[in-house]
Amino acid sequence: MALVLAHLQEHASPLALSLLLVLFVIAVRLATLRSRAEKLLNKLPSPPSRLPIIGHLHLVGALPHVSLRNLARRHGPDVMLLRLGAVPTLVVSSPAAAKTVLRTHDHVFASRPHSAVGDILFYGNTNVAFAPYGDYWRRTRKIAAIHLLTTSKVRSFRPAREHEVRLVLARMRDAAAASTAVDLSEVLSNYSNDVVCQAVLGRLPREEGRNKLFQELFKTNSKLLSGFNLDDYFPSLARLDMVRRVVCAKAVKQKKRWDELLDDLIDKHAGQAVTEEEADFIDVLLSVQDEYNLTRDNIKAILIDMFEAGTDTTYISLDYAMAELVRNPHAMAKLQDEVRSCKTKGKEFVTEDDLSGTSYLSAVMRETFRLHPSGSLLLPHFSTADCDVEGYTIPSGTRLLINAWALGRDTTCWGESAEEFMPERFLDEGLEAASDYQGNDFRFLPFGSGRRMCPGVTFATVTFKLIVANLIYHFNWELPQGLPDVDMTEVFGMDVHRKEKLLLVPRVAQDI
Ligand code: HEM
Repeated sequence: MALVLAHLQEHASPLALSLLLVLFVIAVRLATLRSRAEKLLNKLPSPPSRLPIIGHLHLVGALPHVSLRNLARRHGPDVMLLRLGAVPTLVVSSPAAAKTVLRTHDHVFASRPHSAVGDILFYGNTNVAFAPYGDYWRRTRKIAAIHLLTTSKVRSFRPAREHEVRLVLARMRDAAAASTAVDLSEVLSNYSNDVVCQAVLGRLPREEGRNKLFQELFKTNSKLLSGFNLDDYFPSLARLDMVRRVVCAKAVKQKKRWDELLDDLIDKHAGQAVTEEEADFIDVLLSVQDEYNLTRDNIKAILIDMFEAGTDTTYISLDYAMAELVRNPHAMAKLQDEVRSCKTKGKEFVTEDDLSGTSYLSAVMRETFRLHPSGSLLLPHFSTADCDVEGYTIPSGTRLLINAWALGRDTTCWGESAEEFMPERFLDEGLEAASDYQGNDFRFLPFGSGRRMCPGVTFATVTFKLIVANLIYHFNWELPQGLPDVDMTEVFGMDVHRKEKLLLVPRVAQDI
């Protein structure tokens, strides 16, 4: 070292020497901070079987929400540290710890970890869901919350929702007349997508093949962003140009497809004079573009969020609800009784007004969210300062996963029947009945809680209730002959969903 310094003193210019000194001080400072963070992290409970380089990645199976729950039971029921590749990840699995990170330290954990794939797909992570916490995120979230997702805005989409439900019912009647099974997964996915499309681009005529195109785009996005990717857990590797090119090649191709679709949609809206009532979300985004200082790419990123966050989550919840109702005839019968007695006489359709007193329908929806939260691990959060959680200091720069799926099935919170579909638990007197999904009950976080909580709760819940009520009102549902039960095998991606299609035979209800 002394020799090197002497050599440098002799041959390097004073400017070069000063620069080297600054770099040296920065390197020492970074190493000190890192070793301090390491010391703090090492105090956290963590599974012992950590391997070189990959850390605990080998313990995360095909269904991460399940393997993380099982690991937490053994190694850290409240909080547990996993080394996922090079990234320390705090896993929260109890309501108390969830409350600490999402309420007490909400502002500390309100950011998102950087995603290399998201960087490509979402135009530099400028969508709402992946944007780091800060001014840009605040602005874009405000646009979505004020212009698309307020209660009054959601109410204004009511005719569009009812129109979509009628289309579904017509298709079900045809299937019932022919006594054929329908692929209800596909029907519900198209319905959820069409309801979102009505709000986002409702002014444009519906194009043939639109649902299929969106489904393909969502499927590939989900695969690319599933949260347990090489680039997420070896960020310095992902920064290397060669690795980046290989890992991100698919994302680049996918982004081109999104570009084609979104540019076309935006072009069809640009420069058109529309009244406030006629304006859809794309019109609104274009009209506030200057005020909110948005580029065209920012607009595209926000649009992907609305299409994707709004469609898949809702469809997955609907698919699980119908699957659980068919598997639980007692719950199905109770819901049919309720819905069939609520409809205004003389009308052929259950409207949103009819649904105000339908407590069992609300209970079915909550029970579906509890057992099958489509965002089983929410979206990853990221800390921007040190803070104390359950007696441990969590250093700034820690990735956080909250296992909402595990919370919903915790027997200490939900009793021995935690794994059963039992909507009645939300009707009984007591804690469960009082429980809501608005982020205040930390045993039950299907939409998350705090600053990053889902802004689409109202949109999603009215979309959910209207279609379920009508499907249950008009039809009785059967499994196709020879199929003994609904296959509940799950697949993990951006969202957790059932692997197999939900095939059911609708029979027109005669006794209503
Ligand atoms: C049943 C349906 C839905 C479920 C279960 C759901 C669930 C979630 C969850 C778990 C998060 C992450 C929360 C966190 O990271 O802590 C989220 C975020 C988000 N959701 Fe939803 N969601 C649904 C419907 C919708 C709809 C209909 C929209 C819009 C049309 C929407 C837009 C968003 C956006 C923009 C975010 C990102 C929020 C942010 O990072 O600030 N969601 N959602």
